[in-house]
Amino acid sequence: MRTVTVGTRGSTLALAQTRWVVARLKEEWPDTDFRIQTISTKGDRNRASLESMAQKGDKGFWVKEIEDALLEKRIDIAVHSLKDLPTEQPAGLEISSIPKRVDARDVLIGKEGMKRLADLPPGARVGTSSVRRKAFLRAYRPDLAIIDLRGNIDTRLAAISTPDYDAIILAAAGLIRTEMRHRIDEFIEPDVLLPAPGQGALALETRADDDLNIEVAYAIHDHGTDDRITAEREFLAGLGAGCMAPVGAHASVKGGILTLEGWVGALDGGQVIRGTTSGDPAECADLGAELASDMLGQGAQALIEAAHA
Ligand SMILES: NCc1[nH]cc(CCC(=O)O)c1CC(=O)O
Repeated sequence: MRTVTVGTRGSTLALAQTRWVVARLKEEWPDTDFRIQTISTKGDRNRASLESMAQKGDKGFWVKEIEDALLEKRIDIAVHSLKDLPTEQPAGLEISSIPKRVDARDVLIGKEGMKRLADLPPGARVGTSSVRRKAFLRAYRPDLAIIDLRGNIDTRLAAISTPDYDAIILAAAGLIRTEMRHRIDEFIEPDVLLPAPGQGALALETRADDDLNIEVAYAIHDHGTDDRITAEREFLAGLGAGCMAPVGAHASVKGGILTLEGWVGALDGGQVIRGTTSGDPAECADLGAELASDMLGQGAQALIEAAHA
């Protein structure tokens, strides 16, 4: 039997989503043996420096060691959360498959009486470390206290049981994939808070010349998801921004028309720029690039640069 080695970070979420991918791949390739190999990244080893890495523009925080393992043929397919993946892959690697997205939305989890964003009392302490969520919260509810909250999903959920936090905001997808959907109190709709580009989607990365494993991975590719996240990621790339920028994007398809919404905010909440465009899903990349240049024309770059300063 042929063996394909699938590489991933070792966090609960990374392992859960990789096991899901492997189960899907096994359905398509029952005669292939899939082996999961965990790899520790700079992001896992050095959470404290996350912020300074973002400032230096280090976009490969969660993926560098995994990409090295691909290039050195220690693994054949890497599974990533798409939103953590830089908009460009290193020479020799490519994204060869994007499985069907789960839920793209952010969610709120709160203490008793703190279970809806709009109903949080003034001064409520909301935990998040994402610059996008911080920028949004400061603009939407300047009266809230935003408190840094890092760590994996378990650590963040535990924060709700301490006096330091009243509510936290997380990606729905992470909770759904780790079977903690029941902990979600409120799904925050994209018209309130735009998710991170690619949120809720996975990417399977392979060597660009490895036809065999490209074919293996591509068996679980989802074209509809690909159109949507291509629009979102081209928007992000067009802004010259990465996964640690105060940028939100969400694409949806209705009646054969793709609508892309974009958002850029000042980290202090003082300014937000929002835009939207729609067109043929086949033009998804152009739609993303157009919206980016439109919003650059409205001053988006200054907001992105200020957040990294
Ligand atoms: N940056 C961490 C990260 N990367 C992917 C997810 C969630 C799952 C996803 O969006 O696919 C999370 C946690 C979070 O933002 O709450």
